[in-house]
Amino acid sequence: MSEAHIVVKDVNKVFSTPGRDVVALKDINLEVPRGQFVCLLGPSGCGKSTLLNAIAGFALPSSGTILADGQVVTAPGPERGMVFQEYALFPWMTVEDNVAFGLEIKNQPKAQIRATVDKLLQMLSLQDFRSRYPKDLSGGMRQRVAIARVLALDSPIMLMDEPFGALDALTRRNLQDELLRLWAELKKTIIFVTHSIEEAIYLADRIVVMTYRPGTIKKDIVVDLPRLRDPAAAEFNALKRELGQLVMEEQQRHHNDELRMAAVD
Ligand SMILES: Nc1ncnc2c1ncn2[C@@H]1O[C@H](COP(=O)(O)OP(=O)(O)OP(=O)(O)O)[C@@H](O)[C@H]1O
Repeated sequence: MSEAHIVVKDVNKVFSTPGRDVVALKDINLEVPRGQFVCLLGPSGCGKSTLLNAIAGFALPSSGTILADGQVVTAPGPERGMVFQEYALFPWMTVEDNVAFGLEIKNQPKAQIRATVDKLLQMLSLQDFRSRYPKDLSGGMRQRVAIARVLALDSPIMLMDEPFGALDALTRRNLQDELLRLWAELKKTIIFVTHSIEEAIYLADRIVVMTYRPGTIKKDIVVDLPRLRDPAAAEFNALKRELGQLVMEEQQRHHNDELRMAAVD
């Protein structure tokens, strides 16, 4: 199918706060083809989460349109699964009940739920943890459960908001590899928010760099390095330098803005 899987057209988002309006997104236009892995990259406050939440349907734009799977986004929908940084698991449910939850509210037959849950626990190496509660799991394991829970819904689009931001480096790399494997196998369209340049280069087909206030698209870069990518490779590092420069300019604007605000107070 040639039609883009996600279309963001002329999107603006303004938050009205006492004293001033914050233009979180300004004139955002983005088309994401089916199966593409896109990272939204930028420093804190440049509108990455705002854009992701708009695509998810949690907080709609002030103006403009978003289409997912050809449908205008007006609310969250089953074709868009969301994974948050905070694992968003139900603490009173075991791992397997957390994964089964979305299927149970869809009223699927018990045997079918069981088969899907078994497959996902296997896929994410969670079989031995099925009866545990979230509090008894490491951060990495909890995030695996969160991913399994979203995969259970079989959404063709996965929206991920800094899902590995709270993990240590080794666990993070493991989960990045796992995610790349799942993405290749299940052919999902992924929009992944991060402020880590290395993470964006390691994962993405395409990196969309955003500016700080107003949030606009500063640069849209195709990453055509072969996977699995080697962060020590010269091409990886050349791209890292280029992106570093772009992100640093926005970080500086953020910093200057904070200084200005502090002076006003
Ligand atoms: N509910 C809100 N009310 C007022 N301003 C908001 C609200 N949500 C976000 N903002 C502002 O909108 C801008 C974009 O925020 P957003 O959280 O999307 O940025 P981000 O790039 O995801 O940053 P982070 O990585 O810190 O989450 C910021 O300047 C933020 O302060």
